[in-house]
Amino acid sequence: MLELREVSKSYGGRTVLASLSHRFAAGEFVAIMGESGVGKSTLLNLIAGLDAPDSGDVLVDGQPMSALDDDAATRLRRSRMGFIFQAFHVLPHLTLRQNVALPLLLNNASLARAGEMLAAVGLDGRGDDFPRQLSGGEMQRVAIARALVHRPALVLADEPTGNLDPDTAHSVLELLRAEIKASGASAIMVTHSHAAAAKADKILILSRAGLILSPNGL
Ligand SMILES: Nc1ncnc2c1ncn2[C@@H]1O[C@H](COP(=O)(O)OP(=O)(O)OP(=O)(O)O)[C@@H](O)[C@H]1O
Repeated sequence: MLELREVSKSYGGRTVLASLSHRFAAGEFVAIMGESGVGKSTLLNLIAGLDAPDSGDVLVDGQPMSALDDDAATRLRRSRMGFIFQAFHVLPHLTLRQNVALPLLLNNASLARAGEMLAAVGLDGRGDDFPRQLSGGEMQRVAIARALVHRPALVLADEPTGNLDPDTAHSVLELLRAEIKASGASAIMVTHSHAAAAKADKILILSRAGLILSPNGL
């Protein structure tokens, strides 16, 4: 469902990703780990279509992203992807229900599922609350509900439990995994946390050599 084909990306003459190829299987939850600065977030941004490779291509369902104009890329992102990124954090001036409903609104879909998703992440009855009334773990659960509400085929998460205590991180990741598996979505999670990565089906290490399956699971 997702393929990287000889993807390269440089910043100011410094090569971050060099001819990276990888095929992600449908329905798989993959963690990507690797040293700081190796290009994990860069890769996630390229997959999200938030940035473009210098050469090579990202293919979604066999469709090269480079063949899409901005509008088509935006539509693809909105309908087929869900994001748990710091940059797309829960919006403070919207209620929890409005936050979760946002992807539905952008896809002209019925908003009814927003309440269902809030209930699914354990926030039933909190729909009229505002983000400032939430704990960090509750906020991440809202982000998960929003990322999954429109049944995306691909969920992208960048350090989804970075600022949470270990117990809360554990329950947030259990929830993320359960929701991904229930919906049959594929997911790619960038993380430095071995505990978080252990929740995935497989762990890939990004290095100068490319994306390589972690031999011993961690
Ligand atoms: N917009 C940009 N402009 C210039 N350089 C950038 C840009 N984005 C990333 N870089 C550089 O590309 C390299 C890879 O950054 P990236 O954030 O992808 O790494 P990472 O593996 O996610 O690191 P970390 O684990 O520390 O978050 C870094 O050297 C970074 O400084």
